[in-house]
Amino acid sequence: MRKPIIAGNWKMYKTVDEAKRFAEEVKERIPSAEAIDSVICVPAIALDSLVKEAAGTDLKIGAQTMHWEKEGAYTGEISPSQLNALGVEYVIIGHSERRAMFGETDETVNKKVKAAIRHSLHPIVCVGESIEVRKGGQTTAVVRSEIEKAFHGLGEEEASRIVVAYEPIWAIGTGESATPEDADNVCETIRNVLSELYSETTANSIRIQYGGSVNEKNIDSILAMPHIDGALVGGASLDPESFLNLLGAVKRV
Ligand SMILES: O=C[C@H](O)COP(=O)(O)O
Repeated sequence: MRKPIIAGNWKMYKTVDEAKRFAEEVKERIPSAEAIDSVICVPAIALDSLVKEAAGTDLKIGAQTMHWEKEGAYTGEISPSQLNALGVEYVIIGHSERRAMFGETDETVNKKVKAAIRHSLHPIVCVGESIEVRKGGQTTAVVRSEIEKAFHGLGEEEASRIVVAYEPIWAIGTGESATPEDADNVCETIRNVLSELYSETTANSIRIQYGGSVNEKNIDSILAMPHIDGALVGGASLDPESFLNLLGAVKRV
């Protein structure tokens, strides 16, 4: 009942020309948007070209972060209304790299989520624990707190428009993915927290992705898990054939 969503997060990779070549290569081979949401979240410099390149196809374009204000003196930032003007549909919020390196906090994540929803963007909200937290047995507490703070002040309808990405920090870019069972357990916990905050119908409508060293080899077993509705993929989304193969997993499982 929840439509799968697979999103590539290109991080700081690819020039505009390289990004355009990628889109040209994949855009006619993207599975139907009736069956899956296929998204690439690209560097800000490539957003305009890729929205144009993907127009009329089933490929959706997302940003990797944004500011919560509509406009203002915020050097280097991009606003939700600027994303609207480009025709961008998705935006990643609270990725652990931004939390660790660029001062993103639970409070700014919440402001950005609210701003994204006000501007009809689909937020992909990242949560996940560090290796120290996991070893200390605090994964549930940390993930619960991140979810509660990210969704703070949002009503049922607004909440249902959010995609959650569970990304254990220790699995990002390390080649060491969580086991499908481990990932599924945390995704189930996230859904339980959501049903404490909202109705069961709303909690069951919110899509939860897993992210962290997802690749062509492990995606089938990850997507086969009951509480995982898709993936947020870094490295393995950079190659056109690999990206298409990841999308193909939805049909295989
Ligand atoms: O947003 C994507 C994640 O950070 C995962 O990156 P990765 O697939 O390269 O481990």
